[in-house]
Amino acid sequence: MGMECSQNSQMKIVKGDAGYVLEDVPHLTDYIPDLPTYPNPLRSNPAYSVVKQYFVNVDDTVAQKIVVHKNSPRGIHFRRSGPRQKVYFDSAEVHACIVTCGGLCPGLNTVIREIVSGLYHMYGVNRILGIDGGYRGFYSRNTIPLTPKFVDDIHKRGGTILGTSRGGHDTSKIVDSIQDRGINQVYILGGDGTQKGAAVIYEEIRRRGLKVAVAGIPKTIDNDIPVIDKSFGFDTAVEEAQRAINAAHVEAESIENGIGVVKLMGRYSGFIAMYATLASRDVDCCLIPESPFYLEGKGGLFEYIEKTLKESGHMVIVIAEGAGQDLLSESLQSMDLKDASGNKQLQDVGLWISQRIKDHFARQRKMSITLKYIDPTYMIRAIPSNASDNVYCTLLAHSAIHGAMAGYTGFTVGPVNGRHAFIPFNRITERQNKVVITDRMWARLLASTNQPSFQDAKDVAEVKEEEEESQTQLLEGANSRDDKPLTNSH
Ligand SMILES: Nc1ncnc2c1ncn2[C@@H]1O[C@H](COP(=O)(O)OP(=O)(O)OP(=O)(O)O)[C@@H](O)[C@H]1O
Ligand SMILES: O=P(O)(O)OC[C@H]1O[C@](O)(CO)[C@@H](O)[C@@H]1O
Ligand SMILES: [Mg+2]
Repeated sequence: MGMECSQNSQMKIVKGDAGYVLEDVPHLTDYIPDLPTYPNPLRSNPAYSVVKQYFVNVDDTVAQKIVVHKNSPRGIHFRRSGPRQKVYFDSAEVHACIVTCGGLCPGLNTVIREIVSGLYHMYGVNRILGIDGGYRGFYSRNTIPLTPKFVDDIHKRGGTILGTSRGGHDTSKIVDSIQDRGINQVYILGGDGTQKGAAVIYEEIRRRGLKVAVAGIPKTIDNDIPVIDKSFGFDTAVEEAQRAINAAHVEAESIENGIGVVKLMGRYSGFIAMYATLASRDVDCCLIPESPFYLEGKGGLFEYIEKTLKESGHMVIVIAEGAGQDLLSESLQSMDLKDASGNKQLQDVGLWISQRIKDHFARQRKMSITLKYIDPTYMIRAIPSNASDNVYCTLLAHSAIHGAMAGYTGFTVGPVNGRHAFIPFNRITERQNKVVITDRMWARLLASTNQPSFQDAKDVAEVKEEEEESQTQLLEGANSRDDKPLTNSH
């Protein structure tokens, strides 16, 4: 069977034998023909030139699904990232910029540092601008010249040295600014909203026919970006959450019927809460947005708390910020507030649940409890990245640089089954990555805490049915449910 290709501005689909599909990212030559190429300067770099097969074969791709059966189709692939023999920018011609948008996340400064030093040391690029304060900084603020010296120790600091913001995305003004400043490589760090913004910036650049490469680096402490194995900063967040869980455990354990409640981040995805719980082993109950729960009656949270206190005299509850929002809006006046980017502002579920637990035991009068509520969310978000995230951030930055230098554009970077790849924007913005509560990982959590599933058998059967249906579609090659090492059953 020959190769079959189809293409839109966001993604090129190439089909090969045995159900092989490559979801390829755009390239500058898709809309600017006859661009000159240059030998990759890494060929003469003393550190890299000794590495055998340092350059990635142009045909290398990374499989999205690695658990396969004898007759399964080969499935979806992404282009492998890494340095190419030929580049589409002369080093002296490159004028790069970096912008960070959305909420903070450990590792932002490391990615900035590694883009600057990678461009400088690997490709001899020395014109790099930092955009001040997120997307709106493109047209309303000064820029920050970035050099390896300037960024040398920023990875030891939390936050982003460039500043960030929500809202204020104006595509044509941003592209005007890119054009006016003569910028030809744009590195955009941010979450789902930011990557949607990056996709429309790329579209407008393409419409204007500019030789400007747009590379996205996905940032989300919640780990809610699909396709990639996990997001940078997530490991750091899980590790830092242990300190809060330990404190809650110490407090709870030292008093009769002590309860420690810890709120962790996770607007729509409970990964931080789930992994922090699994890592700690001191947690008796983990509540996440994907798994609805209820308070009163048989199988409810109050019954479980009473049982746990009777058995062990203390208890630790971890709750993700997006859990139980339906219950909150039933009992509190829902104001439906939105932030500047249009994200729903959540009510404080930690405070609410703590109060409900206290009220329950005050009313019930059988047991007197002492509850301590810890909200470490912003303390976790503001720390520098840990060692493993630092290495990960370096690889992400290098992937983005190699891709832009090689002329790819309209792409985001990230590991897929451990191999770094270039991924089309629409694949990572079309849906959110969530904890699958019918997967073995959530079962492991339930088994480790012994908490109720808060679901009756009928609910579980329904979810399972939906899951099975999507699995069948996957085997038929029609679905895109990920085969992700972090989130799926092993
Ligand atoms: N659909 C969209 N099109 C264009 N720009 C967008 C879109 N959604 C969000 N943006 C812009 O992207 C920036 C960041 O968005 P947002 O505040 O939602 O954070 P995020 O990138 O999703 O990160 P996080 O949710 O992890 O904090 C904002 O400046 C916002 O205006
Ligand atoms: O207070 P902010 O900046 O709106 O950010 C809070 C949100 O950002 C996130 O950390 C995602 O980046 C969410 O977990 C959280 O709800
Ligand atoms: Mg977002």
